[in-house]
Amino acid sequence: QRQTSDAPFFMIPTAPEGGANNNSPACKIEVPERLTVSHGALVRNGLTDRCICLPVREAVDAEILLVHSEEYLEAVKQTPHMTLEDLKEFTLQYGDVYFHPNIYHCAKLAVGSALQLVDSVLMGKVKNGMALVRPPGHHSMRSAANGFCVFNNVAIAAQYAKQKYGVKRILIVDWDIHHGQGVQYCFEDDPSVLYFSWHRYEHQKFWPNLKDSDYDIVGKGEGAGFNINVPWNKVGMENSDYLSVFCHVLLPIAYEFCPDLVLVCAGFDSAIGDLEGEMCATPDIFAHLTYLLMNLAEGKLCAVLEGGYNLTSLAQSVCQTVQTLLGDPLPPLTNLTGPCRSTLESLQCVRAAHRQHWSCLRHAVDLPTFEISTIRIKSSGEENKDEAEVWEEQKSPEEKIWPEPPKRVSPRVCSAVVLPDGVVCPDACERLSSSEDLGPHLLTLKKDFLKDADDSAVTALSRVFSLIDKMKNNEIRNGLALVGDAAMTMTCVVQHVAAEVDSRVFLVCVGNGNIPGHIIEDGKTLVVQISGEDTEEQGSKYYVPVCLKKGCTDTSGFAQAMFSLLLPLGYQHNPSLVLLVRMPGSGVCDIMWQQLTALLQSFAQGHTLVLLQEDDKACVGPTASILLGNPAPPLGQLPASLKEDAEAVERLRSRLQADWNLLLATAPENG
Ligand SMILES: CC(O)(O)NCCCCNCCCN
Ligand SMILES: [Zn+2]
Repeated sequence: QRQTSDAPFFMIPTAPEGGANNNSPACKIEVPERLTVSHGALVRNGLTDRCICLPVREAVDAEILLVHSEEYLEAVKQTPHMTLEDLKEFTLQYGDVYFHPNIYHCAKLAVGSALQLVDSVLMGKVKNGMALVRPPGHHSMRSAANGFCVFNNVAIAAQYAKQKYGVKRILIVDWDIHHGQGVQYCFEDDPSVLYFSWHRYEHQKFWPNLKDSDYDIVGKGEGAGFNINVPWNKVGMENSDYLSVFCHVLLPIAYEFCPDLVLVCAGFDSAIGDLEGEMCATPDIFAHLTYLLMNLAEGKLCAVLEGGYNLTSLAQSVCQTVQTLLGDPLPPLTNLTGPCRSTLESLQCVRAAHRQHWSCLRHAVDLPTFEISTIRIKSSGEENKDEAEVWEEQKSPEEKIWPEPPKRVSPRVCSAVVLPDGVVCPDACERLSSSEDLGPHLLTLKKDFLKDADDSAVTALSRVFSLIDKMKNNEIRNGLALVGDAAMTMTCVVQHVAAEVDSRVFLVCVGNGNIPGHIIEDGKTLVVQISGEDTEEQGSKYYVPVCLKKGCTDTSGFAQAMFSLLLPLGYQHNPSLVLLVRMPGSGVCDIMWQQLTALLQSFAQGHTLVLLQEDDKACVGPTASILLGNPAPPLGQLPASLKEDAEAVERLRSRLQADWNLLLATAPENG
């Protein structure tokens, strides 16, 4: 209740596994403690108090039959009455799944919980939420249980949302480390459901060893292009690898698709410490992955737990996800060393496979369709299976350690504003009082910055400096200033901040206007300027001029620059302050501006200072709404960007990627 975004979640009574008599094949890793430690961590971090806890219910037959066959449902219905012998017999017909007399009840509760969450979000009772459920769902198929899954919780939730609410387009993001083949099969010919999954694959050597999990499986018939598989052919993937897939594959396509609802198969076995995944991404990455999806579908996001078997990283990852759903500032992601070669191969192959289906990829640099070193096992016969099994047995993962995710403290004030006297302060914003002592800055301002400026400019600038001080002390999260001269204010702000020791500014300048040279050469300020001016030749490592043929009015070109340039650069620069400047006459549309303002809050723990020129007074409200944590409205389904714009962005990326390797999306030619 106390949060603008209530993020509910549920608990379901956990089935006591067949531990009773130890000859029952109880699963060793999909254990009840997964939910108790996750819930315990949410309580310990004060997050349950900030959520509303929705009631759970059992799914009814009709809901389960949205995905599963009658015969399968009938068969599962028998399991509560089976002896342990019968249960073992029953289990053998499926792969890697364990049946317990109580699992049918729990599986119905897991589906019912996911549907309760979908109801609450689509009826507008809550903004978003997370369902902590067991058993998981994304492997279960129309007539088969698989991989600890009985009913496909998320696939049923998607069909339910379409049937009951007429939702047109649903994005399912599956960040579990296993391929949710059950979801893929359910929607492979359905263009209204875009399924994205990354998964440990190792050239088909990893479970479930399916050729269907590879990057070239893009969906069928009407559904071609609406199934995205990103195979991880190596273990040890890190935060950089995950972010580069979001920036260069998922986000551009997701924004082009423009979903009305986002469902997440939130499996956390893709986090460090999990012996199934053997990856090295840290729990705080899920804070960012969640946030990057929250400006789609106007924030309507339902996360449903899938896997995650290291109880420590699972609990931390769940807390990181829920904290982001609650609107808390994002933690800084440090030492992003860029994607590894194997990731670049996968990126390149996925983008090549989907080029014909998505206009955001159409002009991507000619992706050579080189044969990646895929030693594909022929359709896995038994002998190959043994080979795969043997392969898995060989690994002996060493114990991983990682730092506790940093605390994410919300400042007392979210948004503070500096406005000329006549301009109304937007609701929920705090106006920097005019009595604000101008003392400390006034003298330096007069001397250093504004020799001949009039007093009102000096006063405004001193208040802007006060906003920055308050952000530095984390008294406020972000700030907005309506000033007489945005360009001059921008220059003074950068100089003022760059003078501090460990400050790094990410300056995003929208619209024409020249950026003074000295700003760029300080090595602490990274400038991205998106405009219609052709200033390409002036580019340098720290100055990235994006020139759009039709200027900032071109939403597609702007969006492309945002994902494939601005996001990777911002993550790698890891600024302490984001300065977003809207130059007069930029032509950028309000929704694009709002999307940009929202995305930039991924950096600097949300410390964004927005500068608007006085005659852009009409932008104060829409900008403040985003700074306060409201989701940005949808851009609509994006058409292809101009070929010359896409090529210009590609030229920029290839010029810059030596210095900023998060920009990379293709494997270098050489060996
Ligand atoms: C929900 C989930 O995606 O985490 N389920 C993972 C199931 C993993 C099964 N492993 C079988 C290994 C056989 N040697
Ligand atoms: Zn998994």
